[in-house]
Amino acid sequence: MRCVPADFQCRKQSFSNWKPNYILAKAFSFRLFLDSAYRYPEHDSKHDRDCCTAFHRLPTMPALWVLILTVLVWFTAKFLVIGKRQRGLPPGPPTVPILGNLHVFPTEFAHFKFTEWAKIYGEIYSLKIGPGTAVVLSSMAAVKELMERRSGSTADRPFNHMADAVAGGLNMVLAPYGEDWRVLRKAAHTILTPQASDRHLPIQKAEAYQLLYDLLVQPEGFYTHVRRYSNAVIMSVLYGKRSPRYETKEATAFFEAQHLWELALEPGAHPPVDLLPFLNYIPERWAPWKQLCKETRKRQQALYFGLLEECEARMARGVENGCFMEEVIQRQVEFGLRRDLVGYLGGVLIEGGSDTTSSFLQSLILALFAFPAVQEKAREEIDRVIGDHRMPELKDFSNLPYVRAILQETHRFRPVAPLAIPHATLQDEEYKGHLIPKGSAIFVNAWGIFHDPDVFEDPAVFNPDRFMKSEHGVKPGVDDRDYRSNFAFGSGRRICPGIHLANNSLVGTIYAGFENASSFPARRCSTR
Ligand code: HEM
Repeated sequence: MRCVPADFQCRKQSFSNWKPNYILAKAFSFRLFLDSAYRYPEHDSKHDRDCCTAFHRLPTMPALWVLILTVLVWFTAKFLVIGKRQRGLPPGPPTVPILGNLHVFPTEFAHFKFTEWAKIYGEIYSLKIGPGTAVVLSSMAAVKELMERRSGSTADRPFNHMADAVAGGLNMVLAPYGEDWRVLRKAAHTILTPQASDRHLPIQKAEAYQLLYDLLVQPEGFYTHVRRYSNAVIMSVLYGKRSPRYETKEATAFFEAQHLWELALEPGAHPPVDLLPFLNYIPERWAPWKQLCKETRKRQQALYFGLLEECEARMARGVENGCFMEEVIQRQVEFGLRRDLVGYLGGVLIEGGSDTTSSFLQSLILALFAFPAVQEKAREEIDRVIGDHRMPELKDFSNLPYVRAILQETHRFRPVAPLAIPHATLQDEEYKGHLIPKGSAIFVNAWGIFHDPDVFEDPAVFNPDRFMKSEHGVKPGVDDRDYRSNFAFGSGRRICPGIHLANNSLVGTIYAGFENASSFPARRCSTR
């Protein structure tokens, strides 16, 4: 007899009196079928007989129907539970099976929707993203308790497939709370202390003067001038290499890589690989998101490691310039950094320091334009305290309370990161009777907190005077013990390590805004 799998013989025999339990038996004994078909090429009639006898020994039809139904019900129940809000979770918008709240999850300006939901569901609510859970905090009390007091268990970041495909966990901002993150963070802290940051003030001052000049000469280009400024500061501080123009080679390479990085991280712009991991098996030529990740990774690495190599070569020639990265390279062993981590540390600090500072300054300029009375009052204060015979210095800052209030109000009015960067929980947590399961993403709704009308008078108005009246700008009678002035820089163990450098940069340029905001053409300005 030709080699025909024994089960096939059985199937042929039973086709005439076909029974559904035969198919089920095949489904359950699929492995057996493969074994019998391929492990034993020669099948004799004895094997056929054995097989058929075994087949007839299977449970009778009613029992199998019960089994089928039970299995189907079990699978359906398991499947439909995906996306459902489990008992004990904080409340939230109604869910649909499988997706949870994914279908209503905002893909842009998420902070507006999150704040709308906060008005309905309160200071803590949950969103179901398929099987995963996200929790949104919209009060300082919740932030203080969960992000600060329990920072040890809320210091993780949610896994993001796209980020992982681009940076493989080496990007400190998005890295999980593990050993690589720890050594990166320690190195960043050591080199970004207030004293170390102050050493770089002359760079910030010189770049601020160029910014002033650029704004005077070409006010309509304020967007690129401000971006150049923040990039030039961070590049000089990190690598001792400034960006004199927006089109400088490294600045252009950074802005292009950053654009791709933003596209890669854009929520909802790519198939949900985190939710449906099998999408990962689609070959690259049919998966544009994979091509995007590859290109972003290539460009980031070319820039980060190119700059690192230049720095190393300069040090080898004995021509150090005192930049941050030289210190990192010298103390690499002490910090416990591998070379790939050194390269990524520099890159992440360019990312962290460039667009955050420039977004803040763009908001400041637009706010000064939209609220000219504020600008006038600030100019009056500067003229009174400094006069018109010299440029303002950082040391003047303590004598300029209204200018200081403007910085605080800009953080409140248009926070650079209105939802911060999501954290994730490392263990189950409980808050006011609500369960926050291990692995949940936690969004701090900074926008909602800063725009809460119960806390801030007319929150949609740019009014620095509120910070002249109370330390945190809150309405009279509001308990502000849970507030802190660096809240716009995040919270807990992941709080921004670049605060001091950032503050020096912002103070250095704030004067530029007063000098120039009145000359910007109105049509270019929007405060949204
Ligand atoms: C106006 C300026 C800036 C603002 C408003 C800002 C804001 C933030 C915020 C909200 C976070 C997330 C914190 C959290 O997860 O709770 C963050 C993280 C971070 N920032 Fe900044 N930042 C600024 C400037 C800078 C600068 C100048 C640098 C670098 C020199 C920097 C480097 C970083 C890094 C590396 C992280 C990730 C920290 C971690 O995950 O451990 N930032 N920043």
